Amino acid sequence: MFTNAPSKALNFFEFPSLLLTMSSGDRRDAAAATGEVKNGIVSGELSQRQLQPAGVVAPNQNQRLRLNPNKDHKPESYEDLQLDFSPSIFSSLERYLPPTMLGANRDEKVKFMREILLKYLPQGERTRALRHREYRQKIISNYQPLHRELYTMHPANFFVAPFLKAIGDNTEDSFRSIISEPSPGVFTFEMLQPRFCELVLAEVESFEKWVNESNFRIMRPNTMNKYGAVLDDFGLETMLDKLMESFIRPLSKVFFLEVGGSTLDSHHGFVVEYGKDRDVDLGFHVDDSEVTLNVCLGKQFTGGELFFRGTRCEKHVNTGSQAEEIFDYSHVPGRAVLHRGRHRHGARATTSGHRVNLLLWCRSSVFREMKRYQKDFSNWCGECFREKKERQRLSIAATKSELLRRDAESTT
Ligand SMILES: O=C(O)CCC(=O)C(=O)O
Ligand SMILES: [Fe+2]
Repeated sequence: MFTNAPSKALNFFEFPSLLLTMSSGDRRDAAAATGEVKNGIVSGELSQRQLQPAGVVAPNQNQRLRLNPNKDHKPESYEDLQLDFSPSIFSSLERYLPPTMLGANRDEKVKFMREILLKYLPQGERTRALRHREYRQKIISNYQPLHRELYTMHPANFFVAPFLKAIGDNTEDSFRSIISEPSPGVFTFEMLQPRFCELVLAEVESFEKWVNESNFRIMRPNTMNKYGAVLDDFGLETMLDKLMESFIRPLSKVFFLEVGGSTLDSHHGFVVEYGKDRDVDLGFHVDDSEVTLNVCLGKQFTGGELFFRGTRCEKHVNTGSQAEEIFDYSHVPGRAVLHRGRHRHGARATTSGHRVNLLLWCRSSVFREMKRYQKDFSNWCGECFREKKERQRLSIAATKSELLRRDAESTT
């Protein structure tokens, strides 16, 4: 059993101390650590690190952040910049800037804040973060997008009408009216318009053509796919963040509350590709996510079914499956599957044609932090649940036999 992880986890940083000072909506990449990658397997646990206390001094500048935010200051938007931390972290941190910095131009503020943020990362990760930033910048400044309309969220152009209506109504009933749950914890629904799927396919093809022509070496989406591309790396991060916040988080709040569904705050967005000259199948694994959105974009193919085998915590990840946990799903273009990241799954061989799927691994830094202090995950791990039920059964049986024994004693 593998944990499928980003091939190089450069943009997701462990950042617990800052996490305590930020509003929940802003706890993004900073705290979504992905664990250590060893031979393609991720340890999954956030490691404890010594972090500097709040009030750090930025390198070469003797200016301290304010202890309390300036609530009257309206922060700038950093959404249009390709940064190694989420734009909203910059907007959030801006209120803590020393008064002399508040009037500085945006570039100066970004530089100041980046230096502070980078101080929270250990040296190895800092170097990797810088390299990833350079990598992204190289792509963004050289790759000319084919369909610019994909790079900002246009719900009416992206999604099918029933999906939009259900999200707009924002009730469990409205969600259930468009969603089916063919197996516990696996939700499927019509989501993307065919034209949107075509545009994304064309954009990915155009990006790959540019990669080949320019001999650019790209990072693959994760440790298990040799093909595919990270959408966040070539400019789609902001759009995908909106997708998570406005469309996936409302659903996850209802269906995956117990794994941080209401606090999803960072994502890893990519496409996987299967078929001739591409990946064939995908081994049994869990995702490095709390909630995974997997939507088929096309094209024409046979095979490629997803197989599910129940949700497990780290301790139980290799335990057997119960009959009711075994489920196969056949992809249909435009149709989404939503499941917990810890729901064990894999993809069967795509036997003909070309299959491309869009994946959005959604993470909750709050959930990851809380998980460190818990041992019993019976509210979402099938095996913890089974063990708990068994303990209860044994305890009831023991109580019953004790009562019977006392009863027998009193009647003799
Ligand atoms: O090929 C698929 O549909 C599954 C992809 C997947 O599970 C993943 O990338 O984590
Ligand atoms: Fe997966």
